[in-house]
Amino acid sequence: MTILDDLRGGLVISCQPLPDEPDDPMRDPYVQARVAAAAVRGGAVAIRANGLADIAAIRATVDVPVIGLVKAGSDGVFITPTATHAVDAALAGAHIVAVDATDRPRPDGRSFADTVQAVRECSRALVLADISTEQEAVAAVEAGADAVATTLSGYTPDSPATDGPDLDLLARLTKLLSVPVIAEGRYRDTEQIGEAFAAGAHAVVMGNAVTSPLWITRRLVPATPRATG
Ligand SMILES: CC(=O)N[C@H](C=O)[C@@H](O)[C@H](O)[C@H](O)COP(=O)(O)O
Repeated sequence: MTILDDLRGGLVISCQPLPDEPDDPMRDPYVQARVAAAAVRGGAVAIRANGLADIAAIRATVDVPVIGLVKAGSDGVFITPTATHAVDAALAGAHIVAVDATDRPRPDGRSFADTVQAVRECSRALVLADISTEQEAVAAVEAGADAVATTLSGYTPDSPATDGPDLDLLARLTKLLSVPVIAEGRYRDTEQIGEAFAAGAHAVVMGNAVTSPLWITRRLVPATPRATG
């Protein structure tokens, strides 16, 4: 049994302010912790969170597993890009550390395998590999990832930039891999959640469609006369 068993068959809610919006009013660890608490009350089996302060605040507030990451930079590898970021996320209280495991160069010059090792040496946290292709997923498992997520499909040059989630990659990975595969990236509704589980997902992560009033409002406003007139 690992903490990943707590996620099986459930919905994970990603509580993060918009990365490209420094003035997102939701950018506050207290606010994110309240959003996380509401998500857990609604049935979320785990919370995904970005940044050491948010990870710590959410960990202190909810009693479900916390998947922690540290976003740094915006080009290339930006989700927990270095071993130091990964260790920091684990020490801030993440039960599972989400780390970019794409095949792009990492800013600290270390490999994904090294990063996994660094987390193992400092904590009991598990490592979730955020990938964008089948090849990256296979390599991540060989390098020691405890689970894989489709998080970065659509955000790298080697993956399709679709509006919706990459269910095709998900289905291929669930057949191929021996570790849990988590569906993440542009899941918006119950139909897509059902499709992900039908494709063998261990859990589904939803973010902006649940936790970002800024993102949700911006999607709705264009349908109003005020916006089009
Ligand atoms: C690519 C990238 O940076 N993904 C990040 C991963 O942590 C978040 O910004 C995602 O938006 C979130 O986890 C899932 O949100 P949605 O369900 O809206 O795709």
